[in-house]
Parts: sequence; structure tokens; C-alpha cells
Amino acid sequence: MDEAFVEQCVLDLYKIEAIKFGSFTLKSGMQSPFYFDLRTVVSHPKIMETVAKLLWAARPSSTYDLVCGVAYTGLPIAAIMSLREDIPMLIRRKETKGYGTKKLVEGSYTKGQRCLMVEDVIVSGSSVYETVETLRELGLEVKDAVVFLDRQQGGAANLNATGINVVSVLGIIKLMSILYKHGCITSEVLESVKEFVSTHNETSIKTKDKASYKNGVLVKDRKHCTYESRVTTTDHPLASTLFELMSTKKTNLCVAADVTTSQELLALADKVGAHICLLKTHVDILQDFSQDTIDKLKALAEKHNFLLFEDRKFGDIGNTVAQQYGGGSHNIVEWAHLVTAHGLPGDGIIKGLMSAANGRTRGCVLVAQMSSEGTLTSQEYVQGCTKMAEKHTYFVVGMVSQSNVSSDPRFILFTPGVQLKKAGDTLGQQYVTPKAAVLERGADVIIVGRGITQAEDPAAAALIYKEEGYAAYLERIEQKLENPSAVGS
Ligand SMILES: O=c1ccn([C@@H]2O[C@H](COP(=O)(O)O)[C@@H](O)[C@H]2O)c(=O)[nH]1
Repeated sequence: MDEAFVEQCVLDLYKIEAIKFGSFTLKSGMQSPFYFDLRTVVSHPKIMETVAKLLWAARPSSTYDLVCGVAYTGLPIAAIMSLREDIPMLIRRKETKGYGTKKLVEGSYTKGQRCLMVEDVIVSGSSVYETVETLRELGLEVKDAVVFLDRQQGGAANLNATGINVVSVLGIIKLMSILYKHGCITSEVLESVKEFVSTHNETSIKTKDKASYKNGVLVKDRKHCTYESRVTTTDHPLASTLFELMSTKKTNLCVAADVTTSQELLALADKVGAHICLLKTHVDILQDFSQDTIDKLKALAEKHNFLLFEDRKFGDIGNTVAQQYGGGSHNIVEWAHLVTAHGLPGDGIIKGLMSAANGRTRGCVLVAQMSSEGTLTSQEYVQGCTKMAEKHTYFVVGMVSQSNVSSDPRFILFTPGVQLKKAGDTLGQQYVTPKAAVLERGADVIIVGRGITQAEDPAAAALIYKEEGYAAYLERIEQKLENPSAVGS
């Protein structure tokens, strides 16, 4: 970029009062000793064209299919770029029209096209982020943004954390030094702006999904992703179904139906069905297990829209497990969407389960940790289970866990040993509250048994657990990431 050209442009902008000094209230409510108002350039076409040329020269890559200006000032600048470079442009409305096509984005595009964002000035980066989010939801690839002035208040870092690379023509300190050099401002004004920037260099933006970097690669942290967004992140159709129903039913509650008769099981499923995403069973506890029980259970799962989860905890070699899962007296593969299995035997167990599933849409949850006192699952064992899950994402939907064993949004963490009041039972069970399970232990799904089955009114108890569990999840996705470069809320 030609420095003299940039300097001249700054002086021109100063002359047309695009840069003002005093006391200004920003969109966020922050008081600022300066204000950069590039809207004024619409009355000065030559300066506007220079701004567009400088922005185009600053672009990080040479190949884009589209340009999109952030409303409003970015729009005419993007239009100039579009015309000069013969690249089609898009317009993202600030709000959807209530009539006609009701489209939020105007212009033609196809999924996968690369779009360059154009903005006049960034503070936190929230306006750029909002526009990018809309375009990404339409399937466009948006990785780069060019901005004329970076106020150096954390906007670039905030956008980087959401996968947007920001290049600015100049930062506020450089702009101020050009003005000072040319006698446009006093040293006091220069110092007051420097002081302001050094004490206001962090901002945050609200994002739908929080993201962080791992070895320089952008990864979305499971704990900060919405269930809704994970519908498409996962490789497994049942995990997608589960996320979908969790987000539409607003529940992360799985009831552990540890009852001994079919009548109790079916009555419980009907009572709590509206509040749950999964019904977990131990069918070998039932005294009167029959196909009729299963048929009725499947009908209730359809009626209330929940999945069936048999907590069989398979733990044998692949060949044996294939027979236990795909036959025997319970024929689990025929009716249970999900089953649990131990990682102990190695991944032959997954291959065995898959061979019995024989193309049916079924999934497995690996027991990585247990809630019981004295559990033998070491850190190494947990890592082994996680690796196994990563190798078989087309069959393993997640892990039974007591801590945040994976940040991969494809995996669902199921946490049992959840109760509102009790600390444990007399046989080694240990409890945590729904809030602690979700916020401290990273649970996506809370599993509650006796807290509901032994309540006077199981439906009312299920509603309480549902609300506690979901409120904790909502609190979690709003939380700040531990990563210091991450986006805050
Ligand atoms: O580590 C584990 C794994 C599975 N469970 C099962 O969850 C429920 C818990 O029932 P509560 O009545 O809420 O204690 C039960 O079916 C266990 O088999 C677990 O508790 N811990």
C-alpha cells in the first residue's frame, strides 16, 4: 500500500470532517474522545473512490467471488469495488422486509462462494460479525474482512476468534500520528487518544457459537456450541436427531427408568415423555419383559418424541457383543436407538456392535467414566475411550462421563449421578446437581433416575430437572471462553 496515498487520504478525510474530536457516545454506550464518521464520504465521490481503492489494495487474498459491505457505510464503498473490479456484490439488510420476498440478503450467490467483507471502521467487530453470520448461514465462505480504520479496541481479535481475518488500512494510532505530523491536532489531543486506546483496548461481541484456537486452527468448543448448531456438526444421524429434539423440546434430560415391571415402565414413560430427550432403560431389570412392552415403549417414544437408550454396558469381545446386541431374549438392536458399551475390550466391541446393527441407524455411547465411588477409570483410560470414539464417529455418538472428557462438538457427553438434593446412596452412587453436571462437568445430557422415579409426582419432578438442566445449558453457552483471545459475551 502506498504510504503517501494513505496519508493524503487521511488529510482529505480530516478536511471533510470525517474525523472529529470531543466527547462521543458509541453504539455500545462507551464514551470516546474521537469519532470517525466515514458516512461523510458519500458527498465526496473522489475521496470515496480512494477509500475503496485502499481497501481493495489491503485485501488479504486476491480471489473473491463476491464483495459485501456492512450496512450502511460499507455499502457504497463495496459498490465502488464491485464496479471497478467487476465482482458481484451482496447487500445484507439490517432487518428483514415484512413484505415481498422477505429476504435478508439481496443479490445472487451460490453456496461455497468466497465473499470479502467491507467495513469502514471497527470497534468490537459486532457489525461485521452479524453480517458474516448471516452470509455463513446461507452457505457462503466468509473468512476475510477489510476495514478502513481499526480503532484498536479489540475488534480484530474478537473477529479472529470467530474465524474472520481482519486487515485494516490503518489503526487509530497511525491515523493520529499522521494528523499530528501535519499539524492538524495538538500533542494533548494525540496523548488523550493514546491514553483512551491504551485503557479501552478490550471489547467483546455476542456470538451464537463461541470458538477458540487449537494449534492455530479454529475449533468450536463443544461447551459453547448450541445444540441447534451441533445438528449439522456431528457425523452421526442419531446425534443430529437428538440435538434437534433437545433444541426443539428445550430439554437435556434423560430419565433412567430403573423400574421392575412393564406397567411401571410404560406409565413412567408416558408421564415424563413430554419433558425428556431420552428414556434410559435397563431392560434386564424387568420381571416381565416382552415384545409387547417394547412395542408400547416405541409407541410412547413416537408420541412424545424421545429416543430409547438401553444402558446395557456391553463389555465383551466383538463376537460375543454382536450376539448379545443383535439377538438373545432382548434383541436390543431392534428397538434401542442408543446403547452403552465399555471401551475396556478395545475397538473390536464397536465393530461387533456395528456388525449386529447391520446398517440400521443405531449408535453407541462409550462409558468413559463412572459416577460411583472408587471407580477405576484413570485419565489414561478416558483418553483411550476418547480416541476410540474419534476413530468411530459414524457409530459412537458420545461418552458417559463425569468431567469434560472432550471439547469436540460432535460428541455428546451423558452424565449420570444427578440429583437435586442427595449426595449419594448406600451402595456407592455419588450425586451432583443438574447445574454442576452441566456447568462444572460439561454434561450435554443429564441422566436422572431415582430423583424422578421415586418422587411423589414423577412428571412434576421431571419438569423441575428439565428446567434446571436446560437453564444451566443456556448459562454455559453464554459463558466466556477460558482462552484469553476468545470472544467474550
Ligand atoms: O457411571 C454411571 C453410569 C450409569 N449410571 C446409571 O445411571 C442411572 C442413575 O440412577 P440414579 O437413580 O439417578 O442414581 C442408573 O441407571 C445407573 O445404572 C450411573 O449411575 N453411573
